[in-house]
Amino acid sequence: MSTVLHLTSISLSNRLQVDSLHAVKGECIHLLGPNGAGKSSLMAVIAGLIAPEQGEVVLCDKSLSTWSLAELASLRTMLSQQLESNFALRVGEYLSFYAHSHRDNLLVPAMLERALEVKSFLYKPLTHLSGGERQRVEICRALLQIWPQLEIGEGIAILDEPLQGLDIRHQYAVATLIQALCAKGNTIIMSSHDIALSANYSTSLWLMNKGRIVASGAPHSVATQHNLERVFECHFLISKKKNFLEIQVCAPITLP
Ligand SMILES: Nc1ncnc2c1ncn2[C@@H]1O[C@H](COP(=O)(O)OP(=O)(O)OP(=O)(O)O)[C@@H](O)[C@H]1O
Repeated sequence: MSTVLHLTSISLSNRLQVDSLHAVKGECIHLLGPNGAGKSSLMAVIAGLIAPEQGEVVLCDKSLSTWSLAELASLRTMLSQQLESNFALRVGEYLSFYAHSHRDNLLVPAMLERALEVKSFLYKPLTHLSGGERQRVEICRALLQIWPQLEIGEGIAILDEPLQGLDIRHQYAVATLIQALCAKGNTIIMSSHDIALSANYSTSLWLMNKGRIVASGAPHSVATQHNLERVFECHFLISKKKNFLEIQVCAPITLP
């Protein structure tokens, strides 16, 4: 398996301190950690949106600082946490800026439509969508940007809380879509606050706290009671049923 991403000695003042981290081709990485742990900061550094004060990010054997924006935009995509937008653009028009086919019936590839179900609102203005519908459009937009690469299994997607605001069926549909894209050879890093879903729909977990990676590797070795209790400061009950990890918070949280 080839390494597509390698981080060494990354530091960003008061936000990140990552000694060494790598992702291999086809890996489906879920990034976990409490609020403020540094997940968005790490993803912004990996995507090349923030330059670290120290250290180096190497993407496909080339230092990220030497990639042109155009090269980067065709290989890797980034979904940031949703920002308010008042553009009354139709969904179809918005997606067509990123799509590689401009015919309405081919705008959204079937694999994306099965999970995201955005076709029914292609003619609606973005401002008329619910929060979850808007999030599905944003995931679609991010994946369309590099769709030719994703189709041949050479894409890299960095998705900051893609499941945020989605109903339960769409959460699992998107997690399944991401798994399927990784099975084709694409490399995807996504952050999540659903520990149980992430433990079962990833090939690797990166667990962060206070700007550092606390544990990384196979989900069963990272999502342990010891690691989760240390990082999230609540009690967990973890059991394994067949190949499924069941993770629950098992005691009420006491407020100080
Ligand atoms: N633009 C910024 N400038 C300076 N500090 C920032 C900036 N954005 C975030 N931070 C700080 O960096 C730390 C990490 O924030 P980050 O957004 O990466 O956390 P996160 O793990 O993504 O959190 P959440 O789960 O709440 O989304 C926090 O202490 C935050 O206050």
